[in-house]
Amino acid sequence: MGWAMSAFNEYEATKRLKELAEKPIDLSKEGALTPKRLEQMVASNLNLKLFYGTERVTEKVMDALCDLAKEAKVIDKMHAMQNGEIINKIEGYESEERSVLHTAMRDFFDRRVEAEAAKKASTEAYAELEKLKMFLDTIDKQNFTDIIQVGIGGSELGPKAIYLGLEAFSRPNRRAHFVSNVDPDDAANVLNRVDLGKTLVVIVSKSGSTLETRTNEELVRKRFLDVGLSPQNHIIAVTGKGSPMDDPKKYRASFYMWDFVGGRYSVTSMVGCVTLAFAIGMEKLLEFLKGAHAMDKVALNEDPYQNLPLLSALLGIWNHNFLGLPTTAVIPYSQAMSRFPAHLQQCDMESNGKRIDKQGKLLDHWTGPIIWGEPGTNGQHSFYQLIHQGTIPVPVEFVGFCKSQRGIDNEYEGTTSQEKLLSNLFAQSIGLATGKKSDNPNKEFPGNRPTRILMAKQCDPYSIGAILALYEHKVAFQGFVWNINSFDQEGVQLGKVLANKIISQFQKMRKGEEFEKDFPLGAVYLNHLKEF
Ligand SMILES: O=P(O)(O)OC[C@H]1O[C@](O)(CO)[C@@H](O)[C@@H]1O
Repeated sequence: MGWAMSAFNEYEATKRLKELAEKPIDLSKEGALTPKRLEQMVASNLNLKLFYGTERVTEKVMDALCDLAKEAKVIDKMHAMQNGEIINKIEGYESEERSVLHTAMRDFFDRRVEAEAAKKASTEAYAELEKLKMFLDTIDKQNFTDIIQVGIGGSELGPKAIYLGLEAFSRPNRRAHFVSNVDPDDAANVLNRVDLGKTLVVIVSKSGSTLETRTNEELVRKRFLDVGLSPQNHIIAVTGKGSPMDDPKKYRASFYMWDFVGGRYSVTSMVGCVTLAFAIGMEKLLEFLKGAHAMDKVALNEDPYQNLPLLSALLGIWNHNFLGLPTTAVIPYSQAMSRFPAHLQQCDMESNGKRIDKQGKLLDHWTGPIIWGEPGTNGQHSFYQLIHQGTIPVPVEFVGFCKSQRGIDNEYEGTTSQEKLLSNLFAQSIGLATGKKSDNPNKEFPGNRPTRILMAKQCDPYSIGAILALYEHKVAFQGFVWNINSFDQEGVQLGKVLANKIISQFQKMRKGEEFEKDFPLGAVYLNHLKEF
């Protein structure tokens, strides 16, 4: 691997942005943040509004960012992705060589992508959805009340984030639970709170070989047997065609996904749909898929101001690559969206946590930011001290909803809870921009800390589908600009290989056999275990 000037650093727009970043706007200066500026810097799609006047951008910066998108041909690359071209690859090196077609999992409402690969994928996805409808019709005739999804990474994070986001829309007496960690207490806690006789279990693993999921499946199967129930009547599978889990006789039903849908992009495939449909019903699941599909079409819009995923991606690149801010906080002012930042950690960091470009060259610039976040207002009582007065400015992507989901509220001291929630959201964004001068350095707020606010009317199936897809495409657009492969995850392999070495040592240690020489580093820890 040799060093060479990356495509990103060769763009004319990059050179202009570097110059502009030498003297960026200071939002804390008197008169910098005005109502006029806030009014002008609003973009909207699908009844979502993105307020970006509290970002440290000027018209010149925005123009250069739009030119960067053009130079990087990001819309052509988005078309290529949605058409099913083989974009998951590293030229000149062994790599996955796959298409990336999570958009096909929801492309059956209106415009269908005509390209053969995409059309075939959406046809197959629709067939799985039809199969799911029929399966749930049989389930509805029995008294199942709970579903446990067993899976990890993309087989849990996204499905759980969206389930919690839409739990308010659940059918009566329908609950979902999630088991992911190989920590046996994770499964035990869930198994202890359901009536197994009324519980379905969906084992989700695209590869069908993930150790945590295989281990948890066996633990769950044993639990059903221990209470005299047949696992066959309760356990269903979601896996890749031909995976080790593709064994329909082992399961009550099997649903499929394909290698062209990455785990972290698989919420709208059967990976998320089985549990979501069980909990909220097919009608609301289809609303969720419609929202995602609508955003897929928005993502093809050439004009960044009419393309919220692209606009978000460009603002993030400005903060990260040009203002030099290493992390990004995603803070939903919605308790229902409490696990959405965790999903985005995988979606963004497993996609763009890369150090080489698509030609295998080491990069001379930053790629994916560190993503983190918790709901507001809770974060205000936790990490906002650092966000306001710390030494590392943190760009914040706020997500807010005008209305609560359940409509249960109370007027206290002249405002409702929802109004108090929104007041805090808007105040934080303004305060982080303007700051507050003080003669007492301990009470001074530097301000000039970039944020933006994505607003929707309500955290409902359609809006959440649109927001999910917005972030999927934001990640993809950033990868397109950086010329990296956002769709494989070689970085997770080394840990698995070393863990398997130590697992083998555990096996020998249990049998009283010599194990130190196999992996001396691991042996040190194992030998210390005996001393506890
Ligand atoms: O669905 P599977 O194949 O069990 O994989 C689970 C997760 O493990 C990874 O392969 C590696 O973390 C993720 O990309 C994936 O979402």
